[in-house]
Amino acid sequence: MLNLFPYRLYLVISEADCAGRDFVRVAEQAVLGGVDLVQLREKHATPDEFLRKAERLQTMLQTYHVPLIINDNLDVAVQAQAFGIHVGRSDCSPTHIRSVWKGCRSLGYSIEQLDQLETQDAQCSDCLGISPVFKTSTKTDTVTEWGLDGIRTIRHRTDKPLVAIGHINAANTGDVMRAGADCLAVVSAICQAPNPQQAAQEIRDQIDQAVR
Ligand SMILES: Cc1ncc(COP(=O)(O)OP(=O)(O)O)c(N)n1
Ligand SMILES: Cc1ncsc1CCOP(=O)(O)O
Ligand SMILES: [Mg+2]
Repeated sequence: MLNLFPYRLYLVISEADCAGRDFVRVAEQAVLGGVDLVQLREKHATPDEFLRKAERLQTMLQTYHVPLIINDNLDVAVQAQAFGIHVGRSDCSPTHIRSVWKGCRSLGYSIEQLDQLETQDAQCSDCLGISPVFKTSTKTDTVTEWGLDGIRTIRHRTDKPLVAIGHINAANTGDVMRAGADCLAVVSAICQAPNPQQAAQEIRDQIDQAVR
């Protein structure tokens, strides 16, 4: 069967996460290290700034054929001709996005509580974010720290592609993949690394070993 979610290493990036460096250059280094999906997550930009950043990032990513996902903002996603969008429970709902954005090729939805798995929103999504797997200072307004047991529990309840996010790094990659994640989403272990390409490569190597 055609794998509609073939991605393994997912960079989630904002300008503020990149320690003063150009976020497009950091994203490019991450792609060279093995990132195969990128989400632009700008929590404090105006819609205009968000769109301009998305367009810059999109231009770079297209040269590598790496899809762009936009966090939260449906208008920016549509205007930037992104591949898709990622939303959580307090954002625009996946069912609404499906009904208005026919060109959406990847819709991600954060799972913060088990009962979300039974909802139409989860069912109409292309992948589910296990959010967060481990506590992280990058996002503190979280509900459940799922841990490895949480990944196993969710894995047993759904066939949807599972994206693990929250304090993922090269040291815990093997455990997270073996617990049942399909893809790992990373902010600081790549964006704050002195060498983002090498950091991405190290996580990618661990993923490849775990799925071999
Ligand atoms: C891949 C992925 N998974 C989870 C999240 C978190 O989304 P959300 O719960 O909407 O929180 P914010 O990112 O909007 O703060 C994500 N962005 N990406
Ligand atoms: C956006 C998001 N959603 C759940 S945890 C998280 C942040 C993950 O950041 P880091 O990889 O630095 O822990
Ligand atoms: Mg959100």
